[in-house]
Amino acid sequence: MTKNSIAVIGAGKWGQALHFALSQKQECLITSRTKKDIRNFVDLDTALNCEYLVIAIPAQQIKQWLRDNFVYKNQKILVASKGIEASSGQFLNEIYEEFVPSKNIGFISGPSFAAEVIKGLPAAIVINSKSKKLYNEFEPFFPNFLKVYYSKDVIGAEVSGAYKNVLAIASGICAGLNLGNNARASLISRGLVEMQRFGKHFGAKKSSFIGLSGAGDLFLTASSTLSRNYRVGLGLAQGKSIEEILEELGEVAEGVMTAEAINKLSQKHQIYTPIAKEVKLILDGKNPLDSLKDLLSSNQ
Ligand SMILES: NC(=O)C1=CN([C@@H]2O[C@H](COP(=O)(O)OP(=O)(O)OC[C@H]3O[C@@H](n4cnc5c(N)ncnc54)[C@H](O)[C@@H]3O)[C@@H](O)[C@H]2O)C=CC1
Ligand SMILES: O=C(CO)COP(=O)(O)O
Repeated sequence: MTKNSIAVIGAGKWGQALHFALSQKQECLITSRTKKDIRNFVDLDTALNCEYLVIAIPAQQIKQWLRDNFVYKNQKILVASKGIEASSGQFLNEIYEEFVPSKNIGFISGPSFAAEVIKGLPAAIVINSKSKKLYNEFEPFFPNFLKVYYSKDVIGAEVSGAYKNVLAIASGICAGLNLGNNARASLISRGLVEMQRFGKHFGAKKSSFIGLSGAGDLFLTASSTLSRNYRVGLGLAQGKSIEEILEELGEVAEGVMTAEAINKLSQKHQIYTPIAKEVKLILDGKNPLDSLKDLLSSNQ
């Protein structure tokens, strides 16, 4: 293993933005399934030899990717994905912990559109890890335009990052249906309560939901067309099928599969999650206007 070296795995939008950010102070390698014309692009074996890895592949693919490709050599890992595995309902920290000890795993959270990070625009993010030492080791790699906070609430960050994508879909639907600013603000703030309730069940701290990881990322994603998930919502409001929307998008929208994961977990653990439930029903074909009326009417 090459000491003090860092690599990004996954060269999609977020992987490339993180590679740009992490290349400001030192050399940062990058790799992905298909070769790309990016500075310091290397093969997977070279990347896996780095002491520090930032992994930015979609949540639904991570378990299989780890099984097929990952070789643990005491690397320290930052997970950049935001989602919950739909097939199992497993959180990403549970999946990673099958391959890497928890002291060597951290999660990036907070409001951070790749399109802005890659322009060097300022943002504040959080590294969430059971180990403060891991944060202390990763933090100096980040450029001055990113302020990096520490939290040990891994599950709080994970639930926030994943749940806000589902709420961004709901918010996009609300906006696409022209239901007004009041309705959308109501939906977002009830969504914040809903994701906090869900997270609490799994041991998340309340403070994570009112900080950068929760409210910060939710307000960002649920109010901007830069968000893929929000754009999925706009498409659903126009009556497009989810297949058509994802085809047009050409990038991952984690909220789609995460809505399924949340519904599975809510049913199993008897958690009240009405917005995630309606998003899943819309994805399965329910009329979006009926759904939003059901959600926002006083009979609910
Ligand atoms: N784009 C953004 O602004 C942000 C994205 N994220 C999260 O980062 C993750 C990745 O998102 P993006 O890079 O934006 O998506 P993207 O759709 O732009 O790229 C996904 C990347 O994953 C790779 N990939 C897909 N399946 C794979 C597999 N089976 N094995 C290996 N690699 C595979 C693709 O080749 C591609 O390079 C998602 O979980 C997303 O929620 C988090 C913060 C910001
Ligand atoms: O997580 C994000 C910003 O923090 C990106 O959101 P989208 O995946 O909806 O584009």
